[in-house]
Amino acid sequence: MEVSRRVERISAHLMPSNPKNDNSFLERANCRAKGGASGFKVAILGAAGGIGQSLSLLMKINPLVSVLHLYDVVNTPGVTADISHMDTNAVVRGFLGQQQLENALTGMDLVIIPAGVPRKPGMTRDDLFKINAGIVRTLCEGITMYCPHTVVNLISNPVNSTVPIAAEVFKKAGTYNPKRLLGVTMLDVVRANTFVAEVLGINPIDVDVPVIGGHAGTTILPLLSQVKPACSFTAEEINYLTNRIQNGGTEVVEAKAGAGSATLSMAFAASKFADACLRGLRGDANIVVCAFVDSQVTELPFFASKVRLGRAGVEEFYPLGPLNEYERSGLEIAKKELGQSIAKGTYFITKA
Ligand SMILES: NC(=O)c1ccc[n+]([C@@H]2O[C@H](COP(=O)([O-])OP(=O)(O)OC[C@H]3O[C@@H](n4cnc5c(N)ncnc54)[C@H](O)[C@@H]3O)[C@@H](O)[C@H]2O)c1
Ligand SMILES: O=C(O)C[C@H](O)C(=O)O
Repeated sequence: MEVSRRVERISAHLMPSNPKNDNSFLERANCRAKGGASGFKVAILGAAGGIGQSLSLLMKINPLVSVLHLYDVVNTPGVTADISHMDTNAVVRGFLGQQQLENALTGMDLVIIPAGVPRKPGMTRDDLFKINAGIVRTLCEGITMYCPHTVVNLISNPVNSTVPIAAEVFKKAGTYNPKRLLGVTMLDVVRANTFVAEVLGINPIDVDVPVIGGHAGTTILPLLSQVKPACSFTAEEINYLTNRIQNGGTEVVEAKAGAGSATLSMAFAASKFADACLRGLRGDANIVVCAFVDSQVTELPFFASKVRLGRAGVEEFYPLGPLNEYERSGLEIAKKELGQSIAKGTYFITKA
């Protein structure tokens, strides 16, 4: 049973105004609201986690969302009850545990996946592979069965491997649509915009930095020669910015000192990214984001670069544009590591 319904029934029976438990008063299920009439249906898998909770809140205030499904293996009743009291349009329903995955996923237009363990100081994202690969596989198997045509936003690390895992699970089930599987690298762009704005002394809202490659260390490649508004940097500024953008995740992991990785800025980035996907699905023009997707922009099967989103998902790939010497050499380094991470993810499914 959906968690929200269960909570509603339980609270009805606990109400002091109904000592006879005779069901003679109004329950939530009898209310006139229908909900979900127009707008998109969005599910968050891992909704009770650090990213999941803030992201759930941000999606609840997104006017494009009419139904919001919150799924996790723990704590969704509390998160759902809490968020469902916000006076915005989306109807919120909670789902707890594998047996409720089918109801959580059925009918969803967009599924966002932040499920999985985060890093602690001293770990690389690849150290999370052992646990998160299996979590992503299970959730993606659910998607193949219950909402095979949905758009997927994959956040769980290591993104450079989890996206290939998802692709292989979908291929195995015959449901793979490369246009609808997107690895979320938006936090790298959000960080890059912030740090560049800081250096330039301008508002980050006015800055656009393309970040290509992948989402780990040297695979994160900011193209500082293509920053908008057009500007130039000293060699020191380029070194500082590239380093800070590539290690932004580690900066947060170390500051949190064992209490996890970026959750608040990530929820913000994921919500921006999901909103772009929904506006694309609605048919809005010129929705351009950086995303880690099935790609022919380089010789690698997956690559993060600028893409245009539309009703089909990823509808157009933009070329990388002119790179300077510093960026060309960064790209070679990035591709080497990225190729290995992609192969590791692919093999995790194909070996079975
Ligand atoms: N792509 C990015 O830019 C980016 C940024 C930050 C974090 N992350 C990654 O996101 C993931 C989550 O981070 P967090 O800080 O929210 O972690 P967290 O531990 O706070 O939350 C993870 C949630 O996933 C849930 N979960 C575990 N197994 C599950 C399953 N099988 N089905 C559904 N839910 C399940 C947990 O119960 C928990 O609530 C991590 O892998 C982290 O590395 C990615
Ligand atoms: O650094 C991490 O482990 C989390 C995330 O990938 C990030 O970039 O913040």
